[in-house]
Amino acid sequence: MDSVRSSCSWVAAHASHVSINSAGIEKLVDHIGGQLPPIKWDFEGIHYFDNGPLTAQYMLVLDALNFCFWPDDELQYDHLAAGLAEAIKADPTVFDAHHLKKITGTMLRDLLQWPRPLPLEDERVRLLHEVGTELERSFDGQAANLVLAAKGSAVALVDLVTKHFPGFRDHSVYKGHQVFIYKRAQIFVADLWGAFKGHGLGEFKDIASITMFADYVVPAVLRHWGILTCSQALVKMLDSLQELPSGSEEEVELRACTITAVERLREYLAARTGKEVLSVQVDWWLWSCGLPSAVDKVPPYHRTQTIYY
Ligand SMILES: Nc1nc2c(c(CN[C@H]3C=C[C@H](O)[C@@H]3O)cn2[C@@H]2O[C@H](COP(=O)(O)O)[C@@H](O)[C@H]2O)c(=O)[nH]1
Repeated sequence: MDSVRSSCSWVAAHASHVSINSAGIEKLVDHIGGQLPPIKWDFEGIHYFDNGPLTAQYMLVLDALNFCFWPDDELQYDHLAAGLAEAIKADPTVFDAHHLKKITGTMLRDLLQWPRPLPLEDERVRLLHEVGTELERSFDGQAANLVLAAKGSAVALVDLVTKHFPGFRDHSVYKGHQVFIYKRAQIFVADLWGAFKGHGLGEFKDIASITMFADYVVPAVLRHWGILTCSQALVKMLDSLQELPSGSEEEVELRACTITAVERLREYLAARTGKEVLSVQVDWWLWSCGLPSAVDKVPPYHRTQTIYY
């Protein structure tokens, strides 16, 4: 994920609206006593797991749809993860490639038992068609074959996912430079690693390579801790829930600075503990701090309509 780290660090160095503060990083690490609180994958108990290939199929569908919940006040990631889990438990063939190719908006809504159209529903459907079509064309219909083709490398799997499925090519052009973020491709690897506890289909020798997953929750948590500071104009936009256009300087800076800040936080934690710290572990803990149930109330997250996160 060198391209993610280096392009995001370039944005952080040239940013006009967002900055990263080391004092905030130190304050947060002091607050947690220098140790990252451990967060287990599926601490919420909502995901599907059967220790086999069907789990990989579920994860690919989940992360193909893991974006933009906020336009519906009540919809959250949990509804997606739990709804898809119930659907696959009820019918293990539901995410077979040939079914994905034919899914409609109404069918998806029914699967999730969601009473109204989903945000960006037509895009969600298009992305599922893309997953079904390409799984059939290149992987005998099986997400597990895609995972096996990466031969235990997280970097190779992100590469394969972004090469085969255009919907996962999360990038922007910022001040003339291409910036790679790959949120859903990386979270797919992390979800496998977390679910299979680093074994079998979740064994990745280079799991340390992946970065955090630049969504809309973690930037708000970093703002809360004073790790990210935004210009007055941007704070006004964020706090008044004004939409940030996808690909705008402000949006790219928020995401790229979040990735770079988490890298610095990870390095600082590793130096303090003398142990390796993974970006995915930092991500999961920060993400759990941004949930509505968390103790600290974080500022509003940025509102961007996008298929990437
Ligand atoms: N950085 C980061 N972002 C994450 C996740 C996850 C879930 N990962 C699972 C992995 C382990 C745990 O057991 C989690 O269940 C979702 N999101 C993002 O959050 C947003 C949804 O927010 P809200 O509208 O409030 O539900 C949306 O952008 C979504 O893409 C994560 O881990 N890291």
